[in-house]
Amino acid sequence: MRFTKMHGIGNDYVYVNCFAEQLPAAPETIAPLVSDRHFGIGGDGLILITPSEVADARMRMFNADGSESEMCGNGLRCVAKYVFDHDIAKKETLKLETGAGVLTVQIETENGLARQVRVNMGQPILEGKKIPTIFDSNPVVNQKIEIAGQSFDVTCVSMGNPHCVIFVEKATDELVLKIGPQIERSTYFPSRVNVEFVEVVSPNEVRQRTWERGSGETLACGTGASAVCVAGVLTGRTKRKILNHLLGGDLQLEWNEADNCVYKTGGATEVFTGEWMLPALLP
Ligand SMILES: N[C@@H](CCC[C@H](N)C(=O)O)C(=O)O
Repeated sequence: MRFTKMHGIGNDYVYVNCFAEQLPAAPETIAPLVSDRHFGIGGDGLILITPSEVADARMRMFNADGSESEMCGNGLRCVAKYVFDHDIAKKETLKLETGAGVLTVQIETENGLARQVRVNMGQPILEGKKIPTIFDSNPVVNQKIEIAGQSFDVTCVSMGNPHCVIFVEKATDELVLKIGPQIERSTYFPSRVNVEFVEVVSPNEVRQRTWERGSGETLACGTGASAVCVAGVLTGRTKRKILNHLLGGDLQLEWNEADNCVYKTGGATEVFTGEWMLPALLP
């Protein structure tokens, strides 16, 4: 199976161009195998770039555990770069189909290649039941949850996929690696959840670490950064335009007042291409 390894500020996936390639097995089976950093290619999951009936291309995203997510913010910038650089659609404004609908991306080029990508991530979903959470409120802001005998104030946002944002003094390993997975699988979130631990630097700047549903801690999460931008405004901590420092790099975010959409800007990088040789492991 031919693949391309790409990352968006360190959130790395194995990408397959399904305009040209047929998968040797179901993506749910392939994702854990290729994601393995010792026995596979290595990555946070698998992303398929497929033809679309309603857009220039479609993204399907699978976490390292094989579960499919509706959306991937860093993945979508890389899909845009791939579609542009590999001539699937040579347009600086692209329409890309995702599980969260058709999204528009703007590409900024350098020497004829996509360098920076601005994504209209769409409008956040704030209704508790739709995110989904067990909470009835709309929005779910500073809601108390109990995990491992501790109480946390959480603000929940869906950017097509569910996020639980917690503002903290310090995003420690204890919080991200011990509490993160317990929140992901807690009964508060019927579809599991991505968890963001956020330090506010100033009203214009935050630092984020993410425990991702289905993949564990990653160096960055684009939908998570978008959810953090919304949660910062909802809790009165930050302005509508922020710079978010993630472990793998920075993203610029804006929750636009006029159209209620979140705009996310950041880089996308192609690392290498290769051929995966392990169909013998497949059932
Ligand atoms: N890293 C991604 C999000 C990937 C999906 C997530 N783990 C989920 O299950 O919803 C991003 O950049 O948004």
